[in-house]
Amino acid sequence: MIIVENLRKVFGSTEAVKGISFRIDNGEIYGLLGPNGSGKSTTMRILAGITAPTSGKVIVEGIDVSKDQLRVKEITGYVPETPALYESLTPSEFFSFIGSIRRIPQDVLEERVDKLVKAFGIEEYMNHLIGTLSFGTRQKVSLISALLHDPKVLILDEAMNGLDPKSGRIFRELLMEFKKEGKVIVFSTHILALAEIICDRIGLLYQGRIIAEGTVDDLKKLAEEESLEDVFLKLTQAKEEVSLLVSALKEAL
Ligand SMILES: Nc1ncnc2c1ncn2[C@@H]1O[C@H](COP(=O)(O)OP(=O)(O)OP(=O)(O)O)[C@@H](O)[C@H]1O
Repeated sequence: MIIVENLRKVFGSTEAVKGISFRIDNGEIYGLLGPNGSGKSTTMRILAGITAPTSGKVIVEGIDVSKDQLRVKEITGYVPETPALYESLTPSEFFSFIGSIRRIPQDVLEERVDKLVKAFGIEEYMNHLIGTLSFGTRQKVSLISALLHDPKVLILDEAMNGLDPKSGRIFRELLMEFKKEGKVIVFSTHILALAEIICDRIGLLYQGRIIAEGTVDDLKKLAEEESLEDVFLKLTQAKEEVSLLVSALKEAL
């Protein structure tokens, strides 16, 4: 379970997260949605034990992130928006490296690497330098590396970016398995159709605050809109702006 209470994060003069609260149960996929700069990645980095909160309480599977970031990192698989991979290693070397720092027994590591590499179809790239791989293949390497220690918590920041339809489907099926196992999953995306299919509940962030929370149906009722895209645009006050901008564009073209 993840418990977030009154979380704030300040960077210099920027208040990126302005006192947000939410809870995520085991076996639940919670979508963090919001416009660019609304605080999704900052929140996710705090949940993953990477960035310290300025104030507020964040408890991840009973661990207070302000007291034990290391333990949070141990039980969490984090896929950052921009993967930080070692360009001069091959995926094979990178996975061995992850296995050693995560202290995963060799036989367990080999079995997991084998299954995940086959599932995402990157066998042929295992001995190529990561720096030479395509965007989507690098994303698959990042995803696999986050799953190798069988984490209880998954923090997935736009993790499906660049995945082709087959890998996207495989990843979605994997997420459903993880749900059954009772993992806690936090998922951000700008692809609202994907959020609609995957997320059990959604927290809509706008300018560092959660302005709406609930199932997709709850949000549609709340905003009196038919699609999640219209809900998003209405609640983030972008709907009228979009029509004005589109009219201006049409006139200009
Ligand atoms: N390390 C940092 N130093 C200073 N400001 C930061 C830092 N990280 C984030 N910010 C600021 O915090 C705000 C929220 O950024 P964040 O990356 O969390 O947004 P986001 O919702 O993930 O955006 P996007 O959809 O574009 O990925 C932005 O104003 C951003 O410039």
